[in-house]
Amino acid sequence: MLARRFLSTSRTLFHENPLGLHRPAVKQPPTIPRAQRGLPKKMPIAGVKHVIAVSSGKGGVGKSTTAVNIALAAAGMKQKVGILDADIFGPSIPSLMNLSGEPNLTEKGDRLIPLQNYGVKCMSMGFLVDKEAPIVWRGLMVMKALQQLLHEVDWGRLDLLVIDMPPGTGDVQLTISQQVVVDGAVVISTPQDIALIDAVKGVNMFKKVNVPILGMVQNMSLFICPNCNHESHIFGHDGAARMAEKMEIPFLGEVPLHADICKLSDSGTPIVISQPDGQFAAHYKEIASRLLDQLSSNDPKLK
Ligand SMILES: Nc1ncnc2c1ncn2[C@@H]1O[C@H](COP(=O)(O)OP(=O)(O)OP(=O)(O)O)[C@@H](O)[C@H]1O
Repeated sequence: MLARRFLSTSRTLFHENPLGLHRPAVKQPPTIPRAQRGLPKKMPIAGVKHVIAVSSGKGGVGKSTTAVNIALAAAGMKQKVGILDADIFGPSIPSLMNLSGEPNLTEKGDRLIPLQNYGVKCMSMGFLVDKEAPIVWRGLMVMKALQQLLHEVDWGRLDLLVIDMPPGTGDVQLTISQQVVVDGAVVISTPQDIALIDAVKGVNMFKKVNVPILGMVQNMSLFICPNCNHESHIFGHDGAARMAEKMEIPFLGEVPLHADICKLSDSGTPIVISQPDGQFAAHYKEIASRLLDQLSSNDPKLK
């Protein structure tokens, strides 16, 4: 109850004070500091050491599944990890992390306390609205909700916050990239051309807003038949790896397409938790370890 009331109070506040978004756009040369160009200052997320944005150009390529399994793999490497579900309209984290219920507020009533499962703290719009109610909001409302998810959550101390971005290159992605100090973005793509075209747009968006690209992950790279273990490249071969090479960004690894990954993740027991020593968890662990290595080059604590 409390958290929902929190959200609706902020709705009222928001309409009275709409974040200065109506300032006239003044085109300035890029050398002028952000604040002087009328752009909001990039803010760190309180208590969080590293923030990565997991994104995809297209929906349905396995971004949330990958984000969750990477986060869980990193948590297994003694990192304090959180997941922020930034998909306001289609939050998947509650199901994937098998969490439900409404977050409590801090004693002062000014911050949401994340829910936790498998040792990972989670915050999602899905905790704040009824599961089956559609979110029918205009852009400004979405932006306010996003601000709250970004800056009004009490994460405690985290080594890593994984932001599960909505697909595409819209308002939410831009806002996060421009207003939050993000260490880097991970772009998930399947190998087929149609997904890669959009993945390239995603990479270019992050480059444009000066968010480093930590790398690309190729999901559903190889289909392994659950009955006979026959392997086939139904979505093409190595498309994302080749694209990463062409764009001169790191290739972080690949994850095969397998019914177990789908079934277990969708039922709230991601494969890194349900089959921690299996071949599929190994792929996610490898990707997480490459990411932590990249982040550690700037942070002695993670070494
Ligand atoms: N490697 C994989 N093997 C089998 N199934 C997978 C794999 N990765 C993801 N899936 C399944 O594909 C479906 C879509 O995955 P997911 O929800 O993670 O995609 P998404 O890119 O986050 O989608 P959206 O952006 O629309 O929220 C889910 O049912 C998920 O279990």
